[in-house]
Amino acid sequence: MNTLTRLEDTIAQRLSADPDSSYVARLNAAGAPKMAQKLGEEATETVIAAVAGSKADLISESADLLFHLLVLLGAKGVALNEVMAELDRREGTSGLDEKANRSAQ
Ligand SMILES: N=c1c2ncn([C@@H]3O[C@H](COP(=O)(O)OP(=O)(O)OP(=O)(O)O)[C@@H](O)[C@H]3O)c2ncn1[C@@H]1O[C@H](COP(=O)(O)O)[C@@H](O)[C@H]1O
Repeated sequence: MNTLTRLEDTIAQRLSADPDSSYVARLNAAGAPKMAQKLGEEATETVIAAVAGSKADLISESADLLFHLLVLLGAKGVALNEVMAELDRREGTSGLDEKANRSAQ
């Protein structure tokens, strides 16, 4: 089991925990809009770290970003496997080719 899969399992267990003892449960109690807001904040902090921060900053903010994405996916009932399957489906198709086909339709 890799790190993201283990974290996904932990988040699934913590979603229904006591919000006084679990950050994941607290986010779940606040609802999907709050989770989405946190994800947006972490994305912005990742961007800032990439442009103006150190490598350590970028790693730390990227971890926050992935964690908050997994929390939102878990709360919305989307399994990490489903996202991986979408990436697998795209494997081998150049982003440039996909974009060109899209605008031709
Ligand atoms: N990986 C993480 C993780 N990464 C970041 N965070 C928390 O995410 C929060 C948000 O970070 P911010 O920088 O925005 O902090 P903040 O300003 O205090 O946030 P807000 O007050 O705005 O919510 C912080 O409290 C971090 O501790 C995490 N909290 C939990 N996990 C994992 O989730 C598991 C379950 O956690 P609990 O649900 O708390 O038991 C843990 O064992 C970890 O494996």
